[in-house]
Amino acid sequence: SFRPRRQRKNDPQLPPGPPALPIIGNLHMLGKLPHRSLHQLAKKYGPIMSMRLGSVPAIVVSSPQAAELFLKTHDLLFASRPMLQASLYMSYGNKGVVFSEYGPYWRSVRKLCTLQLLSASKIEYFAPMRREEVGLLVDSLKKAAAAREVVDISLAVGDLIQNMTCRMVFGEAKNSEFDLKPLAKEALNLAGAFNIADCVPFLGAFDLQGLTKRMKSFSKAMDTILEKIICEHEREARWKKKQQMKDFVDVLLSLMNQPMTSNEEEETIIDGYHIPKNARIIVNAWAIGRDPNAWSDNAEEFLPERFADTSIDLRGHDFQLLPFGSGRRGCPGMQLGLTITRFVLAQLVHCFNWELPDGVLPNELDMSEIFGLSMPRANHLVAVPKYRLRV
Ligand code: HEM
Repeated sequence: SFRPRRQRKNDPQLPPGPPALPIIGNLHMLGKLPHRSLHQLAKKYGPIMSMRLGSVPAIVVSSPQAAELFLKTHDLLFASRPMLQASLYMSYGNKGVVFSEYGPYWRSVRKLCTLQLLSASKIEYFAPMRREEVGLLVDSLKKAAAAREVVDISLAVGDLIQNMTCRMVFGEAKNSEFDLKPLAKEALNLAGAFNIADCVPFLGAFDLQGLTKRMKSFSKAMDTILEKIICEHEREARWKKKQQMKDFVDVLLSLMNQPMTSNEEEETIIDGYHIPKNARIIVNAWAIGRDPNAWSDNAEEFLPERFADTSIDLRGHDFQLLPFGSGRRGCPGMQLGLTITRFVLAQLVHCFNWELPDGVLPNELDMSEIFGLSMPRANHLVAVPKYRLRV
């Protein structure tokens, strides 16, 4: 029979969710800060909520228990990534570890990253470089402290991370021939932008937001720079052959001649709900970090010691605290990220006392965020350092 199968009374239903409009589905409900809007909606419809983003079915996960079901119990079914325009245009057609779909290609790139680039020994290898870069920042902050200057901490730490990253990846913080800073910023903006073409594909051809044009020109500029970096490394490698491998590009070039291999998601039932094939799973870590059952009703308070005396840690085993995600697609750079974050933060608070400028009180500090890949502060953090070690 060509008739579609009728839904029977006892068939699992979609999770509850807000009614969707034709064509746009629930897109109009996301607003400028989707993590907040989805959090509000989840309070009404529950921790496993179904929506439609344009023509794409989406499941929004908003509690630690629900996150565990998707990221651990059924991790394998949801280990893929959606085909987004950003990954198509900016990552050589969905290549690389971040954007590629789950399968043999992703497995081999991921293995390469964890074993060759982000291993404990590689992290250790770059320790002197990190000390040098943080030392430079501390020196410049000491000067600012002596002159009682207000420091833009967001900018200073952003520059520091960028310098460290460039030195790890291609061996130098700056190159006279190109400037990666504006390109890195554009990449973050584009990858974090909400692209309507990913939800309503037929609109893609019109490029209503101008994102496709920007992605293509980003990709072209980046490709030219990468080509330069690779050529320089190949040239140097020829006469420095016996030297130990240094940066990420050296390591990757040395692996070039090794063979690289290039899951079907299935319909499934989770917590009694029918989860459609190819549904986009949105784990709303922001909402999970405000779940009153796990965080009590003071979730909005800054309490760094909140989980200090518990067994809860941030590595992805405890689903109330998920800064690095969890499961197969969890962050492979976690150890490096933690090493850098702890080192930089420790140095900033060990060497300096910090005061807010112009008599601003801590509880008046503007903590608003903008939506994007890493949800940065809307306004930079500025403060006045006072050197505290010389007494
Ligand atoms: C404090 C710093 C960091 C935080 C909070 C962080 C957080 C995250 C999160 C939440 C994910 C997504 C996990 C998921 O989809 O379930 C992720 C993925 C990823 N992160 Fe990080 N990360 C950090 C640092 C790093 C560093 C330093 C690197 C590498 C140099 C890195 C490389 C990656 C990669 C390659 C992925 C994609 C993995 C995949 O799809 O298989 N991250 N990260």
